[in-house]
Amino acid sequence: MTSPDLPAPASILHVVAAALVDADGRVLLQQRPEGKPMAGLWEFPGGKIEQGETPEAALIRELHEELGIVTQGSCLAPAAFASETLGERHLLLLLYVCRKWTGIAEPRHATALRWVRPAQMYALDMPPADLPLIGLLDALL
Ligand SMILES: Nc1nc2c([nH]c(=O)n2[C@H]2C[C@H](O)[C@@H](COP(=O)(O)OP(=O)(O)OP(=O)(O)O)O2)c(=O)[nH]1
Repeated sequence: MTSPDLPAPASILHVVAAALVDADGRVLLQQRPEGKPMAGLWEFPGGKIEQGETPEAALIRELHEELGIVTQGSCLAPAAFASETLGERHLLLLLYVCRKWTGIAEPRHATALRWVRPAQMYALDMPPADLPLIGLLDALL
C-alpha cells in the first residue's frame, strides 16, 4: 500500500565503501577522477555492489581493483550507512571500518589518495551522502 506521505520509491543504488584506518587513526580517502560524476570530490574507496554479490565480497573486490590491497570479510566491521537521493536514483551506502589488509594502497582509479583524521574531513569537498558519516567516524575512531 502506498502512503500519500511517502514519495514514489526510487531505484536503489547499493554502494559499499571502507574507512581504512591506519595505526595512527587516520582514514584513507581517494579523489574521484575526471569523467566520473562528482569528479574531484574526496570519497571513501568502494563502489557498486554487483548482481549476486554480498556487500562484503563487493568491498573486497573494489578495494583490490581500486587500491591493490587485499582484505577479508572478517576484517570488515559494519560501521554506518548513508541514505541520499542522487538524481533519479536513491543511494544506499554501507560503510565498513577496516584496520587490517595486506599491500600498500596505490591510486589505481583515483586521481590521488590521502590519509586524514575524521576531524580534517570537514574541510574537504566530499559527496553530500558522506557528510553525516564524518561525525559518526569521528565519534567511532
Ligand atoms: N565509493 C564511493 N562512492 C560514493 C561515496 N559517496 C557517494 O555518494 N558515492 C557514490 C558515488 C557514485 O554515485 C556511487 C559509487 O559509484 P562508482 O561509480 O564510484 O562505483 P564503481 O567503482 O562501481 O564505478 P564504475 O565501475 O561504475 O565506474 O556512490 C563514497 O564515499 N565512496
